[in-house]
Amino acid sequence: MELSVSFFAARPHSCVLPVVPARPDLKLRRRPLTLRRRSAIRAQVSDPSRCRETDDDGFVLEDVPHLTNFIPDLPSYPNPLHKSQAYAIVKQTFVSPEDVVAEKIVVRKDSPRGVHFRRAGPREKVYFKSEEVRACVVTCGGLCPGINTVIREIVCGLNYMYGVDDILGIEGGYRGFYSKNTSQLTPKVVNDIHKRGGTFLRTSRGGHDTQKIVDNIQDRGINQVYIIGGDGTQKGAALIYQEVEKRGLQVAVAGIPKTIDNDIAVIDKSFGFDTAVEEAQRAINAAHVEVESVENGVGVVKLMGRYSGFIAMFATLASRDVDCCLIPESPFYLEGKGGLFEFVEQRLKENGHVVIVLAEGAGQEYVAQSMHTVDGRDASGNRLLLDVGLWLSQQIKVRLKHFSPSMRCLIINTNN
Ligand SMILES: Nc1ncnc2c1ncn2[C@@H]1O[C@H](COP(=O)(O)OP(=O)(O)O)[C@@H](O)[C@H]1O
Ligand SMILES: O=P(O)(O)OC[C@H]1O[C@](O)(COP(=O)(O)O)[C@@H](O)[C@@H]1O
Repeated sequence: MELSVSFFAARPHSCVLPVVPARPDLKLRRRPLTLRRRSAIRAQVSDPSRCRETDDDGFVLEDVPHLTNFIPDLPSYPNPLHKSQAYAIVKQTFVSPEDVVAEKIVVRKDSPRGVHFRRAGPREKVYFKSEEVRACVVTCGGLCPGINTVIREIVCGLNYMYGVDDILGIEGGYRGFYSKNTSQLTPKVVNDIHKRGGTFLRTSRGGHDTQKIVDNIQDRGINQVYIIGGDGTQKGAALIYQEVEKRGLQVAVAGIPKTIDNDIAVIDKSFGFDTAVEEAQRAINAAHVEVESVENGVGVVKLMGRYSGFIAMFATLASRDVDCCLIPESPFYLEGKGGLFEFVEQRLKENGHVVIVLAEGAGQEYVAQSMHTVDGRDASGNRLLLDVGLWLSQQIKVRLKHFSPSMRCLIINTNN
């Protein structure tokens, strides 16, 4: 997915905020936390109205909007989890609305308290009566392992834990709101979907038309919208929420962040990342087996990661068979002392084979220079990347021909 500044784990103050949280009970308070005067310390958020802070200790709350922001007298109800046998006996089932999570865990004694985010989890009060909920689920953008599990959990959680019976599946991404029929989702319908790959609801790029989508939400009487997708999807979700607010509709919009890359700062781990790392290791293993079996074998394994190298890095660390890992965050060069060619030659001399892992977005500037290609985009406007794996293996073959004419260079592309 294309990453905006506010998404990047590597950048300060980065985060992905659900437009409203992804659970029906997870609502934001109308009253802010301890809200005092603004100070010079400011969180870099795309929407400054979400950012609140104190002047004395630099506490910043980067908040998410709530229905009560624009429907002030919205009644609330006890959370149905109160009645659940499984939950009622558990102490601290509910998350206090005062709870926040600090963006940074490493701080200094005298540093400002810094940016905080609202803690997710069930609240004691909810703002919908279960029997009045008509929820919908949509998946947009790129795929990621685990999407079906998330769909299943939304449906089963809403039904079993919150007593919601009316849940619609929107098919084929955002455009499905206005161009496709919906299907009814029940625990029975989604029972086995977590065993399949892809998305049970299908997905698409492009096709985000805010007016048409919100018209449709209104026409169908939907009042909870669960949107699973990457940064593009979440930008679309934010627009939907803004339109809902403009129209004064009692519709909760929950963005559920999906990224295979695990490049979101404020969550422990994005779903699908572990599977991607595991699969990546299989590819690395295959490359290692191949290059070990020939004379001067060079394996180039291209993994996912347009702008972040977490998959490549974690798979490299786990595999122990990788000699070099190239990621977009860390520039590299080919020629001269400390360059990649020197390293490859050295490893071939020492070990007789080399395995290089490449994140898809690494070295794009070199490939662009040598290929003179036009800037391609997908239907959502994301830049199409050039094939760095193919390019690098060609470069190595040409440049190291003198070293070993019998050198074999193998490319494994895992992302297409
Ligand atoms: N800036 C944006 N505003 C509104 N909708 C967007 C925006 N960017 C992307 N979208 C929509 O979000 C959906 C998914 O976006 P895409 O970039 O393809 O995938 P991802 O969500 O995985 O990043 C598409 O339907 C696209 O039209
Ligand atoms: O070929 P596609 O479908 O554009 O996807 C490839 C790219 O999508 C990503 O996996 C990011 O997608 P998500 O973060 O939305 O999962 C990149 O790292 C990867 O290189």
